[in-house]
Amino acid sequence: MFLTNKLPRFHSHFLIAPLTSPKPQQRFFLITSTLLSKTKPEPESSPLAVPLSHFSTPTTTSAAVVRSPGGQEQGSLLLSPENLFFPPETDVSSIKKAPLSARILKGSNIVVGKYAGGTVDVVNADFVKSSVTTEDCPSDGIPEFALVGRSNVGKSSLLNSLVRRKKLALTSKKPGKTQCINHFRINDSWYLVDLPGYGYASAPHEVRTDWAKFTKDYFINRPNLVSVFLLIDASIPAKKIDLEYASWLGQNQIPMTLVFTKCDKRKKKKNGGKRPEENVHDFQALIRDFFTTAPPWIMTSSVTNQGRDEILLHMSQLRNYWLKH
Ligand SMILES: Nc1nc2c(ncn2[C@@H]2O[C@H](COP(=O)(O)OP(=O)(O)OP(=O)(O)O)[C@@H](O)[C@H]2O)c(=O)[nH]1
Ligand SMILES: [Mg+2]
Repeated sequence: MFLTNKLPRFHSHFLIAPLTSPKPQQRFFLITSTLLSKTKPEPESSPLAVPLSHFSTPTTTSAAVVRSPGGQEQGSLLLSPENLFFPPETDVSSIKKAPLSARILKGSNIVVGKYAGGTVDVVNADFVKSSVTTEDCPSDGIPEFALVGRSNVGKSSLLNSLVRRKKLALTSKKPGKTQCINHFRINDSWYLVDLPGYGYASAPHEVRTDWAKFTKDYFINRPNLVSVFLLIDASIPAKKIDLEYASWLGQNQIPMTLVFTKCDKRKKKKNGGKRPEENVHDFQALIRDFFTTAPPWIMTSSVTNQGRDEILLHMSQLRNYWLKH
């Protein structure tokens, strides 16, 4: 099947009509389908059972309640079926009729579908190369996921948490540590990509402009990019630049998962500071109008490894679907 055929399902949560920039999607998917027919690797093995501890199940017939790792309910994150993310080929109507039947990844709105499984965990991870242009990136066509977000949001730390290595990707308290497109091969079959951060206020104007050009070119012209993971700091209120990025990805129909980072920073700050789940809730409200249906989102911490297994399972279902089509 051509990728263009699966677009309406895979991208169903994105805006239908772009508001501003020209829509590059046509080109993106034409390139994708051409390359796919040449280089598409074999799908991973059929789904395996995944430990139940990764899931929450809806506790009422009308809404799912997201639970914190400690088990207490986070009342502000009530999820109605309309706010859930259904992976491609999920029987949405049966879940809407019987929400209790849905398996939802903990701390997220992501329903587990039939493509979840295979080799979910990271068995090996190797740094492959740093690239400065999209053309320089590895050309073997295996599926990849890109981590993007503001400088210092925790992209490199999340990558290290996912691969269970402390220093595979270099991290720093100072923003601007990662400067290239860094490819890490996972289990010899897919890539995690660490990108430079945006919104680094002290960077010179031309560096900031170059960043936008360089990464946006990568998003649009990378045929094996399965999904962008847009990282948002859940310990602070929503930032305009993050909302703009979410909107840009939506307008350009680039598949996106929102990853809320630093959810371990739970102390309520003075002067009206909010808890992570309140910031997550507020962010959802602010982006609601950018999308026709809810994009997937997940709460994480690279300190406690909250969300690690759940992200890997989510990636497995996106990857397995991508490989099959
Ligand atoms: N408390 C807490 N701190 C975190 C978390 N993730 C990252 N940090 C800290 O945030 C800082 C920035 O982390 P990085 O992973 O280097 O951030 P980055 O997004 O890769 O930054 P750039 O490469 O500069 O764009 C470091 O001091 C990390 O220790 C988290 O989940 N919780
Ligand atoms: Mg980094």
